[in-house]
Amino acid sequence: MGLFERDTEIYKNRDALREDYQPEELVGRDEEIQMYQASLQPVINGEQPNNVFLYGKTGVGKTAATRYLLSHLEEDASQYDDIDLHLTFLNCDGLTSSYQIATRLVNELREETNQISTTGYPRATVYEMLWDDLDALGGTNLIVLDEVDHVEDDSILYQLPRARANNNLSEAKIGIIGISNDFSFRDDLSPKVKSSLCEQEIHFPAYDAGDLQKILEQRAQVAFHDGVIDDAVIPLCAAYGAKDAGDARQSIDLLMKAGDLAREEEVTQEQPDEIVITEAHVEAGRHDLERGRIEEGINGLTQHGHLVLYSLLTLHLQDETPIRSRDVRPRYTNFAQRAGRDPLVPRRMRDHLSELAMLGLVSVTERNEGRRGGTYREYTLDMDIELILSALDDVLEDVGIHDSVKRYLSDGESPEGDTSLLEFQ
Ligand SMILES: Nc1ncnc2c1ncn2[C@@H]1O[C@H](COP(=O)(O)OP(=O)(O)OP(=O)(O)O)[C@@H](O)[C@H]1O
Repeated sequence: MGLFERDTEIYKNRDALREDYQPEELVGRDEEIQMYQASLQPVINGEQPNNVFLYGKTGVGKTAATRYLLSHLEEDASQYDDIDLHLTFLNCDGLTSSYQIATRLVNELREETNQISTTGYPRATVYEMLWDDLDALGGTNLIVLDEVDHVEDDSILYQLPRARANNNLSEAKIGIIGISNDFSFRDDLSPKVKSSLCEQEIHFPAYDAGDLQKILEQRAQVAFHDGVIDDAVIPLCAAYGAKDAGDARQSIDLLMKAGDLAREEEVTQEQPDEIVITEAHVEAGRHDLERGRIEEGINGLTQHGHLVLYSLLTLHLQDETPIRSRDVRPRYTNFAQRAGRDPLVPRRMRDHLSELAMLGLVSVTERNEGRRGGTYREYTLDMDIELILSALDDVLEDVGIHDSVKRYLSDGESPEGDTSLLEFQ
């Protein structure tokens, strides 16, 4: 028997759970697809396409809807001799300037043997090349700029949609599809960019548990053999997905993780019984994924980020949360000094709390100080304590183990109602 043997007991097609899989139908997105399709209809009519801007949180189907509609559009456009459609997909992750986007577009449009250097030209020259290349290609050009919020200057976002209006293009028709999961990006666009780039805006809301369940059922049918999934598994993955962020990617990942854990058990058994993916696999899978996500998030923070998180964690264990930033400060200052670092000014410390909130480690509540006061924010820990502690190894070593953590570890739970000022031992 070889070291590797093909196992086919659980998965029929595991790749159907991977990110790059394109489902044949998109579930629960009828309204958005309808609007999107209407915006692309001018292409088939041989008219100038609309510029479309899609926004919504991560994992809500923006890219999947785009791939789905554009592949249909490409197929349907090929039926018409007078339509010459060119599609260009560009993910802007890692491309922060208009210059970089423009050079990448030029190279996407050119043959391998005719590529330009990505540095060294004046920006206006690269734009000229882009207009010349587009006009030489002619026809209708749809350019998808996924994760467009990575672009830090407006220039290309203004120039591309207006290229015809500004007489930079005479032959080619052009339509831009911008995709973003950063709501502030859209709000912060200058009015002139907004009016050209966002001709048609389509918002993709987060999925609820019912939507996610349908998406998972559709995927599971392709990915798994019949009868290997316990009935409770898909509703549970969907419920977790809806609770987390309404993100289809996370729910699909969780289902795959549960499948993988079940498969590992199967592989280690000599005589596999009936193989079933159970709720226990989902729970274990969620724990594994969460651990990975937390470790990744925490590893990416600076030491001050770690100190702020550790401060909040100890305050949480003392039942002091939700807590204002100014009340976290004495603990943070103490920890920073113990770690031999100069504490940051209050504003910078607050920035770290906001970053922790963005990572989903901390949740924030806006509060009102009464009729004459302003609003203020309160922070609370929003993540499994043991997971955070295990990712904070280094800082625990620098600062020492706070008494509240010692108690937590020996009791296995937070001491409720204990507000005494605990000290290090
Ligand atoms: N309505 C749906 N039906 C079937 N699968 C879906 C649906 N929505 C999303 N998915 C799947 O969920 C995963 C994430 O979707 P997608 O990449 O489109 O999200 P997104 O909104 O573009 O997220 P991001 O902003 O992070 O790029 C993909 O595997 C996609 O196929």
